[in-house]
Amino acid sequence: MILEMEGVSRKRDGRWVLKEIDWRVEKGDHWVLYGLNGSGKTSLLELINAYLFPTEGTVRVLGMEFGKTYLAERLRSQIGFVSSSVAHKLRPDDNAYEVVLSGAFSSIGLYEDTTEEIDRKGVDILRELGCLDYANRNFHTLSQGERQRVLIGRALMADPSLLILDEPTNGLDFIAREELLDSVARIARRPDGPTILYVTHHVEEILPEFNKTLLLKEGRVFDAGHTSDLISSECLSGFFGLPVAVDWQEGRPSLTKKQAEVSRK
Ligand SMILES: Nc1ncnc2c1ncn2[C@@H]1O[C@H](COP(=O)(O)OP(=O)(O)OP(=O)(O)O)[C@@H](O)[C@H]1O
Repeated sequence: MILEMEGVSRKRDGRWVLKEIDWRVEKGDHWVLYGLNGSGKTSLLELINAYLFPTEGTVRVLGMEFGKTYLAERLRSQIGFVSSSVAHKLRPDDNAYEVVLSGAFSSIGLYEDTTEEIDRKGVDILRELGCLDYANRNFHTLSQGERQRVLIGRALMADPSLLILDEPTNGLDFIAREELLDSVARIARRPDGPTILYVTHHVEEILPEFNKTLLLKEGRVFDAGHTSDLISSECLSGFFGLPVAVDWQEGRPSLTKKQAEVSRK
């Protein structure tokens, strides 16, 4: 079991931002977390990373139950987390290789001596993600697409059991987005790889490897289950409260708003 939430609700500033969440993530599945702005996705991720605690209900992540003992540091070392907030915290002078290596210690910046094994692993990861060409460049001089790959590399250094990718294609053009998604698909197909939780606003980013989806609406689970069942015209029309059409091509969905039908009596 990777993750289990039972009856989880969370209040912020006196308002419920998550309500009665039941969710189980098993090893072997890869999940999409899909929701509109303000639906509670970030709050849900903060619960998983133990930056936030439930007001009600129980959260178990990687076998650790929150609230029993303070396990946040140990837990976070087993979760690879890629988000814009991580990128903002990085030290300005570190090069791409150093950023990746720092993932071995779950640290921002490289303060500890690395071993030959860690160095080699860092190079292997840079190669796997196609980052070797810019390994020596300062992280902050890299393009958005290059940075995202480096951050994924950093997250992989600690061999996480769970890899959370929070809107990783933000700011990427079509080619950079597809290249990044190819890398994510390769990670998802690794037999010994991490369970992926991919957070997005865009159904177009849902890869065939993401077999499960959670639709989050106004802090509640609208539906959760097989991606092919949920990412359908019928289900998403209900989710948005307006008629939409989902079209699948090459195992990838796209979404269009349907025009209102006009007819004469
Ligand atoms: N620190 C906070 N204090 C109070 N309310 C908050 C806080 N952070 C988020 N919220 C509220 O919680 C609700 C859910 O926000 P959250 O950021 O979790 O949604 P989201 O799905 O990640 O949105 P987006 O896609 O826009 O990033 C929103 O109504 C938001 O205003």
